[in-house]
Amino acid sequence: MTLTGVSVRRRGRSILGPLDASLNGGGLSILMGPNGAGKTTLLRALHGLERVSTGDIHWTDPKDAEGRNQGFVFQTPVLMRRSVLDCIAYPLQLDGVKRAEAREQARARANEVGLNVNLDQAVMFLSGGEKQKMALARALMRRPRILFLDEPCANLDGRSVKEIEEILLRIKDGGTRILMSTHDLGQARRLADSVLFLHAGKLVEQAIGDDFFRAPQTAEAKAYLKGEILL
Ligand SMILES: Nc1ncnc2c1ncn2[C@@H]1O[C@H](COP(=O)(O)OP(=O)(O)OP(=O)(O)O)[C@@H](O)[C@H]1O
Repeated sequence: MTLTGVSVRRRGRSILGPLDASLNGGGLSILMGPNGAGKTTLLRALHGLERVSTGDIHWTDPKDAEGRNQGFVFQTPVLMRRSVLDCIAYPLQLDGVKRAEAREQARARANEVGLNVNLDQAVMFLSGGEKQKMALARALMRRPRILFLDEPCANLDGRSVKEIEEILLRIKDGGTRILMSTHDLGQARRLADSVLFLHAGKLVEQAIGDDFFRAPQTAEAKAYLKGEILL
């Protein structure tokens, strides 16, 4: 996809852009930048959840633009008053798949993401990390061509982070395009094929992952990677 002059304005102020970016080519792109940089807003705009005030998002393959071909894992999982299994199965039920079949597939996805809990219990009893895994399993139900993740590992312990990263790499190898925000520099280094570095709503730097970490080009990115506080 290609973004041209994309900006998002809310309450009279620009919270993102205008920005130009080419996100063609496959793989896993990491969105980085301090709090309020615009990472969530950009992911939401790409997924069609945020009204774009100016500019254009052009999808190279129109199929990618369809909501049902995209998955989104929110920073705070969206919970439903259902069992864990029915919650994961929900997207397929929306598509008209029979409940039993949807639940069977949901069980497989739960297994795939390492969600080893009683799947018949209510979602609200899950721990924070388990809820994140549940949200990932649900986002994978439609086998998305593009997967957006907004800090999916923020509440997870080391073992769960590793599990999720392994899943993401597997999904990527299966051909799914992944765009993900993270504050975890180690995770960004481990996963990034490319990096989009945002600061104050602007795309400050876009680079191949290895290049970005080895030789960041901008003062902002250099400071961020050194752990300095960007104002
Ligand atoms: N609906 C809204 N109305 C007004 N301002 C908003 C709205 N949504 C987000 N913002 C503002 O837009 C800016 C970008 O927010 P965004 O959540 O995209 O940043 P982020 O990079 O994801 O930050 P974080 O790392 O804290 O998650 C912030 O200053 C935020 O306060």
